[in-house]
Amino acid sequence: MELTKKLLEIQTILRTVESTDPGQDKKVSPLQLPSIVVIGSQSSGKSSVLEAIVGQEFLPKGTNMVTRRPIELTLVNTPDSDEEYGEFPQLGLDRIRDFKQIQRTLHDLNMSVPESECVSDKPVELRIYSPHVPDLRLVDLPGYIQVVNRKQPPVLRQKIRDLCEGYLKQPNIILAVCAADVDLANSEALKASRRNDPLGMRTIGVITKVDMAEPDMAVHMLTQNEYPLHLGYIGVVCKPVREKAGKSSHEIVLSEAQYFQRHAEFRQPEVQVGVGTLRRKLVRVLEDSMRRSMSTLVDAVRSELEETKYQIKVQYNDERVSPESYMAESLDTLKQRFKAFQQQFGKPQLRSEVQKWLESRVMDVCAELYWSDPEIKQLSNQWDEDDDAFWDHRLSQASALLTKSGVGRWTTQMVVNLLMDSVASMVDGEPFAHHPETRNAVLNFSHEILRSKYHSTVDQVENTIKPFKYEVEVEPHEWKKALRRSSSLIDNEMRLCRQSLAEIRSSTPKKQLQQAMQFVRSAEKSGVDPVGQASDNDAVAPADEFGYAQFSPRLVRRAQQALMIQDRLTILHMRRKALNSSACASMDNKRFCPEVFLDVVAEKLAYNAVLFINFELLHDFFFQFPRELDSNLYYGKTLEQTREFACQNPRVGKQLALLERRAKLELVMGRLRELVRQQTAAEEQATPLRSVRRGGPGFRPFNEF
Ligand SMILES: Nc1nc2c(ncn2[C@@H]2O[C@H](COP(=O)(O)OP(=O)(O)OP(=O)(O)O)[C@@H](O)[C@H]2O)c(=O)[nH]1
Repeated sequence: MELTKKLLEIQTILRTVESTDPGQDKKVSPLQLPSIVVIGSQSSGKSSVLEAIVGQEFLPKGTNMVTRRPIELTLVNTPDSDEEYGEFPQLGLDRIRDFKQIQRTLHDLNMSVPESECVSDKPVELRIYSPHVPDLRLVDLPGYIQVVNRKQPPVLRQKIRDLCEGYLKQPNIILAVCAADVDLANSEALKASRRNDPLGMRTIGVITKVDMAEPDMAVHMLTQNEYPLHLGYIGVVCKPVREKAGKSSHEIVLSEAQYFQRHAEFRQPEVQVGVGTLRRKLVRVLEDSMRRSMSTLVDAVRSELEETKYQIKVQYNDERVSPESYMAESLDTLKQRFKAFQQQFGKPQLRSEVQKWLESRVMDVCAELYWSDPEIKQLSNQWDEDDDAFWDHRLSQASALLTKSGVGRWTTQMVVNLLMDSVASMVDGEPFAHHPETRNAVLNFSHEILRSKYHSTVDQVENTIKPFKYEVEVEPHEWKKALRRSSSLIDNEMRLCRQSLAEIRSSTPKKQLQQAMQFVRSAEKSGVDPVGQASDNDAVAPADEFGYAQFSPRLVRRAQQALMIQDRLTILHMRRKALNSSACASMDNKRFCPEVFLDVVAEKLAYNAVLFINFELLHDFFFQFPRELDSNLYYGKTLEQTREFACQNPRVGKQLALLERRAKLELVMGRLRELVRQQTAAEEQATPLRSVRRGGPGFRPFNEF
């Protein structure tokens, strides 16, 4: 039936199943099958026994406490293969054929426990596959310290005891290793075994270094009744023995078998000796123990499975998810967001954005070249033909400021920023908030697509607007439209000014502000810097000897701002009236209506810029984005990477863990059912009368599992 082998396979799966109970100690989890736990004092010969069982030297050696972590060793018998190799599943190291390499890795893993901690309860998992090993599961533990010294203080002694104690619980089998040259009464291994297995039902005593005791003494140890163990004692010799050949001084080297053969004392039927005997015993005892643990395991797996199913139902309403489906769904969400953006951001929206930007530039240019000029009153009220040349020149200056200020660069950059902001908002929030790397990858490739098109778009836009740098021809209908737009732009500008003024007024006491504004006006008239005249205090000081109140710099600055806005409002009113007048109704007087003319220019620039930004940049971006998304984030992803992505989302990670857990438990349950069925059939075949006991106490029909 190969019960042990099959159960060890099951155990390998179960080891990857975390208990639903977070407080559950993994070493004694109900999902664990029995292991053989090797304990003994330091240098009692534990490693030598394990190596003799495996038939390979693979354990770290040294005087510097080289076993600092439990080594959980699974031996897998591979009768159909000649290969012998080891694996460290935790490290992903497969098929290491060189046992020296295994020894070095174990040494490094042990030495990774800092000296300050001395020992760690984090086990090292090692599997050895060989046609020469039996199917077994053993745990090698740090040796008990017998005599404390400066290097090995009492705290370490206690730490080792605690660590071992965790492994000595039911249903594990204890392999208590005692050296033949040490009195059994002092054996730490037997003491620990008695604490955890008082009746000695699951402890095997191993007397090592039998060659170091007189044969009759060794036989006495193996057969004594002072420390009785139900599974008995087995004597082993794990090193070649040098002995005198008869009476001559000549030495011969004996193997274990030769040694026991040579000494008749060991040939008594009740004396168990030899690594072979030990191996057979371990196989039998482990198999018996596994068989006995099976029904407990079935119960534990069933209850874990039910609990897992319940959690899936309660927490996730039995919703199905896989790493692949989650990833595909996340990318679909992004694609849909992108599509929605693409649909609502066509040429008209692009044009509106570019025009908005250019119109704000128009307002800036007007403010710089017209509204801040003291001559503006003249332009607005008393047109004088003598001034035509002056205002013509000013208008071409203003037009140049608009057309030659790098429209290609600014508009392209503006659209790039807008696209990048839109992409950023697409990857903000669920589900990408859980995937910062993916979010960055999306931003990076978006940036890359736009960057690759940036310069050619800028050049194309600049080329296309070149003619407007020299002359702008205006059609009457264009003028009319621009007049409407510029009027509303000025209205908007006035609205903003009123808003700012209201904000200043609401945050400053009225009287103080008025006084401060008067103060600033008269200071400016006298050519004095009002802020320089302000008091150092933040509060308003009493009137000084000249009759002026002293004002804080903050208040003076507010007053300056308020006056500036008031002046701007006056000018804007004037300009609004001018645009309403008959003079601005036609483009003949464009020199006197710069806001309208510049708006026509802005409209033309926007039209042409949009043509190329749309063609060069936007089209390409809309085409490339979904493809880059697939190639960067979807195709070529390994299962592991997809899983890692899904698990970054804690909710999905938890759900996947539960689903995986259910799948593993169902797999294990299926295998256990099959084993139970075979087991029942084998037992019935061996003892047909047993079927008579059907329904009797302790019997569990198969369909119960
Ligand atoms: N004569 C003799 N020496 C042995 C025998 N088995 C082991 N030794 C020696 O005893 C010493 C300790 O053996 P180990 O197998 O390293 O003992 P250990 O219990 O694993 O030691 P720690 O890992 O330090 O706790 C080594 O020098 C071995 O060569 C044996 O059967 N006969």
